[in-house]
Formats: sequence, C-alpha cells, structure tokens
Amino acid sequence: MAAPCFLGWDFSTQQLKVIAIDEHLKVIYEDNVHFDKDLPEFKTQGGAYVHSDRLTVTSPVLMWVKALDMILEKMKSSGFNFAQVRALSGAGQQHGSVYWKKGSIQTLKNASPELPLHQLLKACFAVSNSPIWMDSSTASQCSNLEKAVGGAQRLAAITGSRAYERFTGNQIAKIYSQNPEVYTQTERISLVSSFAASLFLGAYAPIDYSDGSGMNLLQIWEKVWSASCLDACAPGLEEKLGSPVPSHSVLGSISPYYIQRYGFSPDCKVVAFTGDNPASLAGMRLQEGDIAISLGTSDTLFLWIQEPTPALEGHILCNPVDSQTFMALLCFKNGSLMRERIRDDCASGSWDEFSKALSSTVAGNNGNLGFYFDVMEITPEAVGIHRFNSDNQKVSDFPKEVEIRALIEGQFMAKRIHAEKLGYKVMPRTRILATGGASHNKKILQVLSDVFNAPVYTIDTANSACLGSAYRAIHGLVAETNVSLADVVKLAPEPRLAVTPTTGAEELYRPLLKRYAELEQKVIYNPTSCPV
Ligand SMILES: O=C(CO)[C@@H](O)[C@H](O)CF
Repeated sequence: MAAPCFLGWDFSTQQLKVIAIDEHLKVIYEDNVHFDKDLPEFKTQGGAYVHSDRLTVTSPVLMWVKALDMILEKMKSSGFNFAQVRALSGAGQQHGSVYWKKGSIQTLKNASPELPLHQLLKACFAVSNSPIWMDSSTASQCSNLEKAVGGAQRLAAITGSRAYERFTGNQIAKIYSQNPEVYTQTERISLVSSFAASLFLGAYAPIDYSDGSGMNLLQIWEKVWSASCLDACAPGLEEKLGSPVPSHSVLGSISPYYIQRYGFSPDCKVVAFTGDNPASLAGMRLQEGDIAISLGTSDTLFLWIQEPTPALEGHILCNPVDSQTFMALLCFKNGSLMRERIRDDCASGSWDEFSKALSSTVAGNNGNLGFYFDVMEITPEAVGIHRFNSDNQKVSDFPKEVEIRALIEGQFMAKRIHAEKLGYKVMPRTRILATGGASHNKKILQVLSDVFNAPVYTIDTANSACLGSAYRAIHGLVAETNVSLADVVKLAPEPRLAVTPTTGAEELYRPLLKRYAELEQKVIYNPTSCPV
C-alpha cells in the first residue's frame, strides 16, 4: 500500500502550483505551470489582461482550466502515484470571480475521462474573462454599496472591510449593471478558490468563510451572506453563490473524472479551498498572537486576531484554520522600494552602509520621527516625506544615519499602531514571523523586534499558500474531532529565531508610538487642506 500523501494547489495570478507532502509533512513532489510561458496562446502578461481603460483587469478562466490539465499530465508523465492521495485542498487568488453558465453543473458532473477539462468546459462560462484582484474599475459600485448599507464604517463593521474595487460583490454589481443578460445566464458564481475546488469535486463547491470575507458580502460575525449587501449588488445573488462553509470543511470525494483519467483513489477527499493569503497564514502556521510580516514591494501584515475592530483600512477575514477567530491583512504600499530609495540616497546604495547607520544611531533616534511615502500610502492615506524633531517641530532634513533610522523605526511603528487599531494585541507569546528581502537584514529585524517588543523569526514563504493548502488537506480530515491545525502540522520545520527585543525596548518605544500616532494625524492626506 503506497504511503499516503496530501496535495496543496495554488491558483495564483501568474501560475498554477501544486505541492505533495507525505504524512510526515515532507515535500515529495512539486510542480507548476506558468501561465504566460506555458500557455502562450492566451497571450496574458503576468497571467492577466490589463484593459485599455487601465482600470479593468481580467484573466481567461479557460487558461486556469487548461493549466490544471497540463499540470496533471506532467504529474502523470512523471509517474506520480495519484492513488496515494488521501486528501487535497487549495488556494486561489482572492476576490476573483467565475461565472458558470446555466446547465454547466451537468457538464461538470458528467465529465468524460477521455477528454481534457478545457475541452469539456469550453462552453461553461458566461464570462470568459474573469475579473481579478488587480481590477480597480468598480469605484461607482463601491460608493453605491457603502451608501446602501449606511456608510464605509458600517460596511466594514458588517463584512470586515470598507468597499474596495477588487472585492467580488462590487465586481458582480458591475457585471449585473453592464451585462444583465450575462448575469441572467449565470447559474453559479464562484471565487477562484471555490471554482478550483469545483473542478476536483465535479460539482459546485461552496465558498469558504475566509475567502468569502474578501467579497464585501459576508457577515463575518454570523458567517452568513449579508442580505443588504447582496441586494445592493444584484438580484437573486444568494442562490447563485450558494451557502458559505467553514474553511476546514470536507466537501466530498474527488470526482470520478480524476479516478478514471488519472488513477486517484475514490476515497480521496476534497477539502474546501480558500484565498491565497488565508492559505499562507496556514502555511506559515500562524497561531494566536503571532504576526507574519512580508517585507516586499509592499509590506503586508498577516495578523491572528481574537476580537477584531474593523476599520476603514485593512481587512478582517474569518480565520481559515479556526472558525471562531479572525485574521487581518494590512498592506503598506511604501515597502522595499522606499527602503531602497533611502539606501541609495543615504547609504550610497549599500545595505552594509545602511546597516552600519542603524548600528551607529540609538534606538528611539533621540526623538526624531519620520514618515516616508514616495507613493500614495494606503495605510494611512498619506503621501510625501515628513520629518519631526524631538519637539515635534517639522524639519526639512535629517543627517543621513538619522534619516535611515527614522525610516525603519517609522515603518515598524506604523505597523504596530495600525495592527493594534484593528484589534491586534501584542501578547507574551507573540512571535513575529518575517519574510521577504529585508528579513535577511538582522539590523532591520532588531528594530522590528524592539518596536513590537517580541522575538522575530524568519521563515521561507515561497510556497506558503501551496504548503498551507496541503496542511489544510490533512487538517480537514480531522478538524471535526477538534484537532487544531497547529497539532496536525507540529512536525513541520520550525521558523528560525533571528533576534530578540533589546532590554527596555517596550519602555523606550511606548511614548514614541504615542507621538507617532499623533503626528500621523497631521500628515494624513487631506486634498482640501494645504500640505503639512
Ligand atoms: O488582493 C489581494 C488581497 O486582498 C491580493 O493579495 C490577492 O489575494 C493576490 F492574489
């Protein structure tokens, strides 16, 4: 009897990835299909089409289907033993939506194993180019939705986020208003995650609570669709969405199509798919009180939160590994490009010199504080460079090494302040899991550790959504017995401890954090008033 294994899928923006892990969580297979390179007939760029209005961004749904055909054929030719797969789960880019045409359920259910999926399903989609998360063409739908429910803060209180152009409810509203006949022809609307799960299930898979939190449609507290949000977007929407389910749900056994065409076991279970970021949270094995910080072009924070306070920034989602709690996403657009620009201006383009400047300046920077936003920041909405001395007086410049410390301390103080605004609390057990370019720089991590007064670990998240999906496949089989994901994956490699907080850091940064929050109110973008 072949050793059991578990598959994790990631239908991301630029590629389809798969990872197989054995019962000891060891990776035994991984593969990918890169949309632009391996499916050139679709002529996508970065897996998508940016339309001439520069606002509309879509991806061809049949490209995702054909990528699955391709990767399964690659696995088959490599001799992968599909019969050993006990369960599979997956992730999809958040917010994207798929529109199944009336009657497609029969095609899905009766798929003939002689043919590839992309041939079987070629007439199944009422919208051939699915809107994806990069789209920002629904501003009018967003303001309509916020008005309909009583304002931006009210919508955030209901669904975890104010209205965002990429969020699915607003995308559906646009399709309904611009193509009502297409909307009428649609019998089911999936997210990318539940669309992918449907392909394996041979039936329409439900939307999970966590990815459903990225639609501006789900009441994240009661975990039901918000009637007022649905009605504001399109008529009869609830029937087209189906009922949402807990993210750990076992949806059923794999469709006979895969058993006959690839040799999957009839006992292989399909566990609900979810969004890429929730799946990454699982892949990073975040636990209560942890923070994951991806230090990339934008800096992204993943937070595990017990009692969230939804705000006009960031996103609160149902937690994918514990339906009783929540997760939050916070995005800071001025991330690595901002750090590189200051490195070039103040450290002659050298990270070594940058690090030396951090070492040569004192924690707290003698009260000098800075806000560094070369591009319009979203957390908070602000732009430009703003420097303040220890008396809170605006100054036009800092010495180079002071500028470097002011940038790094400012970026991390902002992260702590905005995380705590969403309800996050630093706990004695808090760990910061850092990933991305800057996580290789210990001097930068030391500032992060001191500002949060928590140890910083580094993790490799290259495949976190895929790995998280494989972990969730295992967890789905035992979740009903109240086993936590953390217990199921305790054999996984531990994150590496990089730095711990300097003694006295909490006392030092507490007053600075207060000052920073107060000064931030002065730099927030207010188009009607003159710049600070
Ligand atoms: O829009 C996002 C999250 O809100 C992106 O991170 C997408 O999930 C990327 F696929």
